Amino acid sequence: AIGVTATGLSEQAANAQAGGQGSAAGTSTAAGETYPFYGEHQAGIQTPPQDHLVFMVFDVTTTSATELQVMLAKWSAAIAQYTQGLAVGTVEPERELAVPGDTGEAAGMGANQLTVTVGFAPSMFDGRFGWAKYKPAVLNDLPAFASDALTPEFTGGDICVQACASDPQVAYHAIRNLARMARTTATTRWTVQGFGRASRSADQATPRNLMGFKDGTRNIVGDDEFAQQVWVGADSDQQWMTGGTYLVARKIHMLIETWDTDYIGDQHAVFGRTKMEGAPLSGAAEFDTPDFAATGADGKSVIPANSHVALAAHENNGGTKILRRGYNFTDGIDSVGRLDAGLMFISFQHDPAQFIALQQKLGSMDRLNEYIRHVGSGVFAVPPGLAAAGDYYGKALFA
Ligand SMILES: C=CC1=C(C)c2cc3[nH]c(cc4nc(cc5[nH]c(cc1n2)c(C)c5CCC(=O)O)C(CCC(=O)O)=C4C)c(C)c3C=C
Ligand SMILES: [Fe+2]
Repeated sequence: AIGVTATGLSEQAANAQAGGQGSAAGTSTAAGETYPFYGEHQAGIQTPPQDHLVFMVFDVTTTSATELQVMLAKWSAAIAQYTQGLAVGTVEPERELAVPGDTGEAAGMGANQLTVTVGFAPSMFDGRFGWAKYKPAVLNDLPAFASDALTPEFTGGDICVQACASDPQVAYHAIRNLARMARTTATTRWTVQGFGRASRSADQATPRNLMGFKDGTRNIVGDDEFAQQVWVGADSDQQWMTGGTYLVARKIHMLIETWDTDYIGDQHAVFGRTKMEGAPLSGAAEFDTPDFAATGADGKSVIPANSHVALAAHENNGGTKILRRGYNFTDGIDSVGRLDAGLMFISFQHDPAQFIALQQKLGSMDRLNEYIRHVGSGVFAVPPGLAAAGDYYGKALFA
C-alpha cells in the first residue's frame, strides 16, 4: 500500500489499498514512498514492517480532558502530515523572534514509508478523563509472568506511539515533534529505538534477530488471518474499538555473551529450528510445516517440547496466533561492559489474552529463558484508523 508524495517520486503502488493495511511490500526504500494515513485500521500494523522503529510511551500529566483532547487532535493532524512527508509549521520562520514550528531534522528527507500508530494503556480509563465507561473489558494490566524481570524504567505509561520508517531520522523526527507538541499535557516515560526489523509480512524475506536466527517465518499474513486474529470485530463490548487491535510491548534483553558461547546443537534445540536455513528441526526448508509429533531414533521429539516454537506454535495453543512486529535494539553496553541489546517484541492481537496465554507457557517453560530477560512491558488499546481530516485518536471517547 505505497502511495507517492507530491514530490512525484516513482510509482510503487502496484497493490495500493486505502488505510495503509495492504500486504504489498515495497522493495525500494525511496525517500518519497508514503503509506495512506486515513483508513479502516491504523497503519503500522498490517503495513509491511519498515526497517526502523522509535517506540515511545507517554504519561499524561494534565487532568483536563479538554487539554488531552486538544493534544490528541494536534497529534492526529501532525501525523497525517508527517506520514505524507510534509512538515507541520515552518523550520525557518521569517520573523527573527519566531520559534520554528518544525524542528527541521527531517526537512527534505521525504516520508520514507513513515507510519505512526497510537495506543491507550489501561490507565487512561481510570476516571481521570471521563473514559471509565469506555474501558474494554479485555484491557487490563498484564499479569506477572514467570521469569519476568521488569524494571519501572521500561514499564507502564498512558499512551504509546510507534513510529516505523525506512529511515531512522524520519521516525525519530515524528516522535520528537509529537513529544514537543505534548509538552504541557504529557511527558515522555520510556522509549526504545529499534534498528532492524525482526518480523516479516507476506512478501518480505525473513530477517534475523540478534541471536542470528530468522525471525518472523510463521507470522500472521493475509487478510483472513488479520480478521480472525488481529482486528477487533463488531462484537466487542466497546464499539469504538471495532477495527482496532491490542498492542503488547515487551522489551526483552538478550544475554548475548552467554548465548554466543552456546554450541550450535543447543541453539537449534532452543528454538526448534536450524540457524542458517531457519527450517523446523523436523524438516529441511524454512517454510516446511513443523511436525511436532516427529520422533527420532532415540524416541525423543525431533522438535523438543520445551523449544521456543513448540511452545508458541498455534498447533499447540488451540489455534491462537499473534502478529509479531518486533525490532532488534541496542542500548550500547552496560556498566560492566556487556552488550546491552535484545528484541523489542511488539505483538498485535484482537484480545490481549492471546499474548497472555502464550507468555504464560513461554515464561515458565521456554528453553530460551536461559538467554533472555523481559525488562519492559506495556499493553495498549489501539483504536481503528482515522476516517478523514477532522477525525482524531480517541474522538469517540470524549462524547
Ligand atoms: C509471547 C509471545 C512471544 C515472545 C515473547 C517471543 C519472544 C522471542 N521470540 C524470539 C525468536 C523467535 N520466535 C519464533 C517464533 C515464534 N515466537 C512466538 C511468540 C513469542 N516470541 C510465536 C507465536 C512464534 C511462532 C511459532 C510457530 O508458529 O512456529 C522464531 C522462529 C521463527 C518464526 O516463526 O518466526 C524465532 C527465531 C526471540 C529471540 C524472542 C525474545 C527475545
Ligand atoms: Fe518468538
